[in-house]
Amino acid sequence: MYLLSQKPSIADHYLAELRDFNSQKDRMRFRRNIERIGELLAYEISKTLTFRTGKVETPLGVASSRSLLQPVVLGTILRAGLPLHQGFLNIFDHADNAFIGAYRGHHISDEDDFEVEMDYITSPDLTGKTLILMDPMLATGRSLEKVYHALLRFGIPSQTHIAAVIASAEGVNFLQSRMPQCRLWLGAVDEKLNEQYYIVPGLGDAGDLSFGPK
Ligand SMILES: O=P(O)(O)OC[C@H]1O[C@H](OP(=O)(O)OP(=O)(O)O)[C@H](O)[C@@H]1O
Ligand SMILES: O=c1cc[nH]c(=O)[nH]1
Ligand SMILES: [Mg+2]
Repeated sequence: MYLLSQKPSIADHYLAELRDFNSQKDRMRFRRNIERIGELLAYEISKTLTFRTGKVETPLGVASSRSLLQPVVLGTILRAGLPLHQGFLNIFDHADNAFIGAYRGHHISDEDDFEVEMDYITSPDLTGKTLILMDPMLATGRSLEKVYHALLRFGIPSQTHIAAVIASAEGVNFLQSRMPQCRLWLGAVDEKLNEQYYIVPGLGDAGDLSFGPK
């Protein structure tokens, strides 16, 4: 597991603004800070990828070069994932993209419990590709688990990275035990979930803070 906040950096400043009740009133800043964390995580992931060495002609000569060997597919869970997706796409600008409409739908019998509803999924062929699956909030991990398994019908990726801005310790344990083949890339890990399965201290509802209440 990679943790962006393990060493102090500008990422901590973005995370602090994301969590801060007053800064959150500026929706554009909120979305942009998620996007910036996405850019930083994407750069860190890029350091683990394989590059082909070659040569590139400049106007003045020939330079040695490296270019990405394996195609990258960016997979995002709507709706809160959109700003994070943009951050990753700013870095992996040649990537193909998968989108999944999934949300935590509540049981009528138990208002606090939920089941992940998934009603839209689109993806290119994933066979042999590098899949980066993202969602800003990794709470219980149930959304990411369901979506990952649904995506496998589009082919088996050669490697899968899962990125989130804030995770709960419980969600991290859940994904590490259910999907040990996926590598986790996180902004921060928080201590617990509340009765509604929101991350505490977390930041609140990332989808609502980005796009308004639903
Ligand atoms: O780890 P989990 O317990 O599954 O929870 C995390 C999910 O909850 C949020 O989505 P939400 O259902 O609020 O949908 P939204 O993006 O439309 O706000 C979040 O964006 C994740 O997809
Ligand atoms: O803390 C949480 C948990 C799920 N979804 C969010 O937006 N926030
Ligand atoms: Mg939400």
